[in-house]
Amino acid sequence: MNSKYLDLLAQKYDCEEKVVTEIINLEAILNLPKGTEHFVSDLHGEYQAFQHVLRNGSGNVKGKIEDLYKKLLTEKEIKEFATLVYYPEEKIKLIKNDFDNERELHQWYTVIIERMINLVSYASSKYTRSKLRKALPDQFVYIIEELLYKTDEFTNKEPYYTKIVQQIISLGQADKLIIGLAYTTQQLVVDHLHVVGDIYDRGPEPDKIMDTLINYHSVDIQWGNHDVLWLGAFAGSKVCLANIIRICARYDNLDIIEDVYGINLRPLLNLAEKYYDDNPVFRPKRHSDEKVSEEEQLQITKIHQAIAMIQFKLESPIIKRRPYFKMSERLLLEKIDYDRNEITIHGETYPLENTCFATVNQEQPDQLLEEEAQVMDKLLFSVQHSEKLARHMNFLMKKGSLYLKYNGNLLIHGCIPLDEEGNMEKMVIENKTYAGRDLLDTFERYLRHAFAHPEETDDLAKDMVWYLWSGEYSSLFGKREMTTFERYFIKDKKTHKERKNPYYHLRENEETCRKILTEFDLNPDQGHIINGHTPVKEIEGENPIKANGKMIVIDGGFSKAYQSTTGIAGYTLLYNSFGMQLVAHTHFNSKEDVLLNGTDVLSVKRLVDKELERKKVLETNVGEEILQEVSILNSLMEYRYMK
Ligand SMILES: O=P(O)(O)OC[C@H]1O[C@](O)(COP(=O)(O)O)[C@@H](O)[C@@H]1O
Ligand SMILES: [Mn+2]
Repeated sequence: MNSKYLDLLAQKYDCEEKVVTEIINLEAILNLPKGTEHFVSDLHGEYQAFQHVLRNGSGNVKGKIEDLYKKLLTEKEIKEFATLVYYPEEKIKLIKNDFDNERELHQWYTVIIERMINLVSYASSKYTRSKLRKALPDQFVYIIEELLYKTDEFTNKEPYYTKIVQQIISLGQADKLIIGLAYTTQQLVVDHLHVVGDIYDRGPEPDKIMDTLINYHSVDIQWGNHDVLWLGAFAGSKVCLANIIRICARYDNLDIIEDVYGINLRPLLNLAEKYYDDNPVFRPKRHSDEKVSEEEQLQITKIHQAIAMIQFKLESPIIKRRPYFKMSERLLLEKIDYDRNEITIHGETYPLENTCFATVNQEQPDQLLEEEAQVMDKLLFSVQHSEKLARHMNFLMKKGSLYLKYNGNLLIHGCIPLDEEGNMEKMVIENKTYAGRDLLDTFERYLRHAFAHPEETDDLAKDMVWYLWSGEYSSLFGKREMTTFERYFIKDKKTHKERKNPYYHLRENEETCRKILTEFDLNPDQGHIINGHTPVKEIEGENPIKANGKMIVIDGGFSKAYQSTTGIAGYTLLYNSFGMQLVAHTHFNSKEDVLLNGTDVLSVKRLVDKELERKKVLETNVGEEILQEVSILNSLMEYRYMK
């Protein structure tokens, strides 16, 4: 090991004892049980439902409460206690309303603080004290530690503990302590969170999800196609930008663009008012509980058309300048017979309906009007100068990747593009051929390049981000073509179908999954592929566990818009030292419902894999890092202290 590095390290470990302590500490951690990983995907802006899953740790919180109190408390009391841990602030308020006098309230505090302390103690039993300390509420660390480590509770210290609790209550600190302990519990039951893609689009509050993730103790993200669309927009791709605005208009979420991210939509609205009118297929999908005035709906309908037409125009030059994207079938504006109002796609002619081609020049259909070009320039400027969006996008880049190898598993949002025979599909980019892992690494390089160069709008990297959204061999899209145009303007549903990559039927097959794991240098006997992106249609009997347990599909089904097709809200996955558990969620009503009725959205757990022996940190990614650290510290011992 280079002596320069060791000299630097010696500044931190400036005496023998410090090195020894750290080595002992790290070696001890290696022998602790592996921390719990929590996998979620396809959050799609559904902040409330996501919050609930985070707060209950996909059932882990209740599981711990049941372990401790199943024999001592009624089912109703367990539910109440669990709700208190999920939503402490609100639940305390509700409970307080039930008490007639101070004495009753104090009694309740005493009981609950003890239960909370027990719960934290139990939930932290597989962690070091130092890790627990980091999870404790700052202002109560000392007090909680006193309560947690009461070693001789049956002898002379008992009055001391009772006194501490009574003092907390009489000094009016009980609420704060309970709230702090509740969040500590939430943090302890999940050691690390994986978000397997699609935070953005369709739902109303992706920004709040991002803020939650930014503040979360340990998280990684595998980008979804929708996330990449937002990254692309921020990085300077106008076609990605048109897409995110179109989707926001479609789902009546333009306030995300305008109010949350502070992007001025006025120029787009002016253009929309000038060229467009009402149009049934561009009416926004309404959130069931919200009232939108007729006037506002009409405005959104116009914006929706304006931005959709800009999007279609912007696609065309990219398709032309990148022949190896093989998307010429998507040059739809050129395939329209404007006089007959028909289009010919894949050799078949269809009538067009609900068209809105007022800005289309038939001679050069992909040409933006001067006004449209200006609107896009202004929008892009505004997007790239939104501080909040910058914060969110930077975080998405920092914590994100196209795929992740973690503890022997492969995490990926969409797919590994395959041909019908199950071979890695090849794609040629600038005369070089890529496939499998190499293709994904190449995609990721382009995306990172695109993000690093926000001043470029039309270079290959930027076009590649759009390809990731909608290209045939994109590992995020995984379908032959995106039929957005057809769904707006053609009635015949057969044109709406998006044919999936063979991956989606081949992934049922164990051999295919083993091959993919091997392609990524993972052990096919031990590893799993953890996949998001496609809702599991439980209604039609689809099983989320495929290929003899090698493939686990965990579309969280958070997106309300898709719940009727799945019959269930979706799945999340837990992987602790005992193995993997798939958790099925029924749909989430509201926080209020949980608070008042204790309704929890969880149901059956299916065992995916049961470890024969409890898995230790030593056998994990973190363990590998620790081993490396130990080896470096051993070198330091030898170099500095001759031991
Ligand atoms: O239901 P919508 O909003 O029209 O979106 C449909 C589009 O969304 C996609 O399914 C992509 O979104 P997902 O990643 O959530 O599947 C496209 O394939 C499809 O064209
Ligand atoms: Mn997706």
